[in-house]
Amino acid sequence: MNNILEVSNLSKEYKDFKLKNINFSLEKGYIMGFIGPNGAGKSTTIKLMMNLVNKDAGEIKVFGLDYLQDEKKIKSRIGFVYDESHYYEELTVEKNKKIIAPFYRHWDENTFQEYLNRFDIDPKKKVKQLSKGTKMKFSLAVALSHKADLIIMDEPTSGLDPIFRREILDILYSIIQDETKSIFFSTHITTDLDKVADYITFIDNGSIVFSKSKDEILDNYGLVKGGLDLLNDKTKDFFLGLRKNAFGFEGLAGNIHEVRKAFNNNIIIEKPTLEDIMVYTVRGR
Ligand SMILES: Nc1ncnc2c1ncn2[C@@H]1O[C@H](COP(=O)(O)OP(=O)(O)OP(=O)(O)O)[C@@H](O)[C@H]1O
Repeated sequence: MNNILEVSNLSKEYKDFKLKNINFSLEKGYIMGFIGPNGAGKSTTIKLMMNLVNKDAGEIKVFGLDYLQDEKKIKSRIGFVYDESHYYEELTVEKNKKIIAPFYRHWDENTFQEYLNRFDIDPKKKVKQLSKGTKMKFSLAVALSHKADLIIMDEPTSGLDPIFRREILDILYSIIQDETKSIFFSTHITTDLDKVADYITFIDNGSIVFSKSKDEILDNYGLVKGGLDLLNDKTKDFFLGLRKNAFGFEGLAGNIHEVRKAFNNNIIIEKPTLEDIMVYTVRGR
C-alpha cells in the first residue's frame, strides 16, 4: 500500500455546518488538488488532517499512522503551508529560521540555504518586507527543509499574481519529480490544477462530490450542447447541471459515453474545464 494519506468516513459538525462522511486517499509521489466553493469545508478538512481540530467521527491516517498514537511522528514528516504568514514579521528571515529550525528533528540547513538561493529570498530582510509571493516561498522553503514527505497547503496561490502563481506551481511540480513526496493543496483557482494536479478532490456543502484522477475526470465529464427538443424527463437525468436558452441547452454530464449513446449524434460534446465542472455542479445542486 502506497497511500501516504487516507481519510475515511470523516465527519465534523459545527453549529451551522456539517462535514459529512469524507473519504479520499493520496498515493506517494502525486499532487492532489482540493477544490470547492467558499464555505464548502476545505479549511475544516485540512485542519482535521493536521489534527488542529477534533473530529467527531472517522479516521485519518497519515503515513499509515494515527494521530492518537503518533502525532509527533506524523507532524515531523508534514510540511504545512497556509495562507496567512505565521512568522515573526519584525524579525529577519534568518532570525525566524533560527527560531523555527530547532522544532524540527530533521532540519537540513544546507537544503534550506539552497531553497533560499533558488527562491531568491534575502535572509537579511525582515519578513514584513517580503512580498506575499516571497512569504509563500519562504513558507515552502521551511516546509521543504525538514525532510517532509507530505506537503499540505491551504490556498497557497491565493492573492498571488500570475507570475508568482506559475512559479509556485512549477516549484510544486518539481518537488514531486523524485516520486518520494506528495502534495495536497486547496485552491479556488481551478486553472492551477489543470497544470499540476494528478488527482482532484471536489467538496461541496460538506460532502465530497468526487475524488478522482484528473485524466479520469476529463475523460468522463463533458459539456453537452443540443436542441431543446432533445430534453425530456429521462434525458435530463444525465446532467449534473443544465442551462437553457432560446436556441438550446448546455449541460454538464458525468458520463459522456452513455450520453453519446443516448443522443446518437445529435449533440455536440466539448471538454469541460475544472471550473465548468465546479460551477455546473454547484449550481445544479
Ligand atoms: N470553528 C468554527 N465554528 C463554527 N463554524 C465554523 C468553524 N470553522 C468553520 N466553520 C464553518 O464551517 C463552514 C466551512 O468553512 P471552511 O473554512 O472549512 O470552508 P472553506 O471551503 O475553506 O471556505 P473558503 O474557500 O471560503 O476558505 C463555514 O460555514 C464556516 O463558517
